[in-house]
Amino acid sequence: NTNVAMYWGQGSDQKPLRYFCDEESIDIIPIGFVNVFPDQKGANGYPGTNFGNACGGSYYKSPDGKETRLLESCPLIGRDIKYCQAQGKKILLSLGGGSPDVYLASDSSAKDMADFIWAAFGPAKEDWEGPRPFGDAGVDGFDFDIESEADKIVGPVDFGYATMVDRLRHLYDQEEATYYISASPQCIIPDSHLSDAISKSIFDFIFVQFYNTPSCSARAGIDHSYGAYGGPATDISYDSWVDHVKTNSANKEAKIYMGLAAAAPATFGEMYLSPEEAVQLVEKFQSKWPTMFGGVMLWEATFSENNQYKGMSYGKHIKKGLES
Ligand SMILES: CNC(=N)NC(=O)NC
Repeated sequence: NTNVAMYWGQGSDQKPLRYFCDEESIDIIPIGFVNVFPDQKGANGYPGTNFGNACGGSYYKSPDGKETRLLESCPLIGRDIKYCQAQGKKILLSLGGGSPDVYLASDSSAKDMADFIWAAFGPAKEDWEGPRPFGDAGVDGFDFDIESEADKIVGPVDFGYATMVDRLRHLYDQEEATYYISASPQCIIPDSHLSDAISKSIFDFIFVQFYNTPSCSARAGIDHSYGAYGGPATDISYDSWVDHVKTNSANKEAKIYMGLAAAAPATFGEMYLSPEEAVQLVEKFQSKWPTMFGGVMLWEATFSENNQYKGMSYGKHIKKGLES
């Protein structure tokens, strides 16, 4: 319960993934993002990806010649995934990330998307003839960072994600190796996009974003007037998330991570916590919920790297605090 999960892939002028895998203070790296879902405009039935400066080049063309928004080949990311896994780190591919092109139109498209991302990004299989953007590198699982939905959506904003997670679990069950599924909800309960899936399907990790909504933020855990706007005292909603997982989730042992911004520019207002403030909150909840506390999630690798303090990155300070 001392893991640091740090997102990578959307940093401005970011260093390659392998740079962060030399950091022993990072245990799990969700890579962002699959930012286009198959039913969206211009997707032509395929998921689409964006990894910032880490992958450019051509988009995959479907067998019937249609352009998709799926980056066809990201060999450096593939190389670095293998490097990271050799250092014992888990690499997850993150879906969504606040993109406006995220929406599942039907249960069958939810299942089809699960099948596709598994075949394209999971363990390499002999009989797969479709795209393998990371080559023969296979991710250790998928992260559901669903924060938005397409404007054309007609159904509920949480539709399809439980189906997709169940389908991934079905595929995982056929493997010897262990694969993971995480969710990255906002701190308000219930999370509009993910609580349905969390209640019905098995997630291993819940990376709660305690840096987007003032009233349930980590800052409110330090200053109980933050986000109150004249109303009742505020607080970080970590305890409520423990209760929510214990009473409303399909996996009552899911590990709950304290999601923090890794630098002030990674968030807004007073949301950013200094390393000292962050460690103070970590120690409180790590000792209060020793079996549920999974560690800290940080948004985002480049922000952490650029936030050097007393000779160490923010992420390193957090890792030391987790181990103290
Ligand atoms: C602006 N979007 C985000 N900050 N997203 C996340 O922090 N995802 C984990």
